[in-house]
Amino acid sequence: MKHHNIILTKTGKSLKGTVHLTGSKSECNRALIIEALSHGKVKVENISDAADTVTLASILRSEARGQRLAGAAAYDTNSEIEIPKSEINIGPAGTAMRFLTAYFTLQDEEVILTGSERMKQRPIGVLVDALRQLGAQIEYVENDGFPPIKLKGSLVQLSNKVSIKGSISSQYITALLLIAARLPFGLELHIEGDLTSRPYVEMTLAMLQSAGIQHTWNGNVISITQQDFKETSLHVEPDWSAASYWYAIAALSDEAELFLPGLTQYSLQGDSVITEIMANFGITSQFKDGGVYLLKEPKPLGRKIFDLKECPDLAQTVIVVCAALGHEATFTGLETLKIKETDRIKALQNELAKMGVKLTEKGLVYKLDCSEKFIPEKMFIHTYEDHRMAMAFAPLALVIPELEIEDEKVVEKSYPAFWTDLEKAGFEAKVQ
Ligand SMILES: O=C(O)C1=C[C@@H](OP(=O)(O)O)[C@@H](O)[C@H](O)C1
Ligand SMILES: C=C(OP(=O)(O)O)C(=O)O
Repeated sequence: MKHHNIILTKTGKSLKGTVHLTGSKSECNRALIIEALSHGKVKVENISDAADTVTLASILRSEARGQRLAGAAAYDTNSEIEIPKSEINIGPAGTAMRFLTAYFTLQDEEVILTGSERMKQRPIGVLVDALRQLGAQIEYVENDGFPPIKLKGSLVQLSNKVSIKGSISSQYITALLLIAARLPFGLELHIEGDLTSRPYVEMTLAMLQSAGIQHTWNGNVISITQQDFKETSLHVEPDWSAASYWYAIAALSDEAELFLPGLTQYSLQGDSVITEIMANFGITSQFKDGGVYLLKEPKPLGRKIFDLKECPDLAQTVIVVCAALGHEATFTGLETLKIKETDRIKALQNELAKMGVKLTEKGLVYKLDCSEKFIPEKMFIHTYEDHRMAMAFAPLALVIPELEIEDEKVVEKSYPAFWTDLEKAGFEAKVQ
């Protein structure tokens, strides 16, 4: 398929306006699984138009209507390929892949879950092993430990105790917690070792609680007994990871006054920590009028050490801002970046090199070296089928006269209106 690129330019470095962000993909994807498991008792409000969420909703809601979607139809509506009715293709959606793996162990049918080529390289063995400990029957269709997988459904519970490694992805833990109350004997989840992306687990438990499901969390053990969901609505907040690109834009502008409606100070989303991170780059966040105002104030640059273990999706945003400002910061907590939509470490290294910036890796510590940094007249950004590569590098249009970003559609995964929102804020985004 031919890609169209975006040529992004911006004259002047002053920004003013209101940006209405779509709903959080993380909150929505949890809410949709909860809705499906509650048999409609729980409703989702402010559903996101992120492609990952649209895909998940179409799979779950067609399930609820008893209409199994043909696999590719769920992801690629133009596909004319004959696909067995029992194969579901979730494209590049990591959370959808992991959450559906757990979800289908409870359904009375056999399905094959597959995804994009990259999805077939993103590990799922830790979750499959945990589900097998519970009694699920799951087989690998191609490579052990990776999608596609065949789920035999109708789990007969053998045990309620499961041990799971916490350092690879918190999505495995969320997937198990989401189905826990529907297991006949509940779940006692023992998290082994370090827990990565902890706020996402807290988000899961908070949303389950809003849907009537109680839990206990003592030390490294989370327990949920068999329980019923209550009738309620889950309201989804706008996406804080999407907001991070506006913070980055404000940080690279001379003057900025932006309003992001719907965002709250005490968010379930760990990425709301962007307010604290960007305070180091002169951005003040003021919560009022039902949203957040971003104000740019001239201030010396702050902190030089960032641990991003709890907010891995902010890594590209923050690293690109530091590179653009020549702020030679040190980063930790980036271990999981290599297994996301692309190897985000390599992708960052390749693209930052085009402006003379190095991201060096020493053990678990990453350092930016800006000693040979320069600002090119033109720069082409490869996006590696990763939405966050496109959105994290886009703010560079404020410092680089002509920025070309590969594949305009890549942003659809989480933020389809990204380019039109940039245009509304005074950027020119030409499709090439
Ligand atoms: O649970 C979630 O909604 C997510 C958890 C995080 O993944 P990891 O736990 O794999 O870091 C994050 O990177 C991803 O975008 C969304
Ligand atoms: C890692 C991400 O998503 P997922 O794992 O759901 O594909 C992301 O949105 O940055």
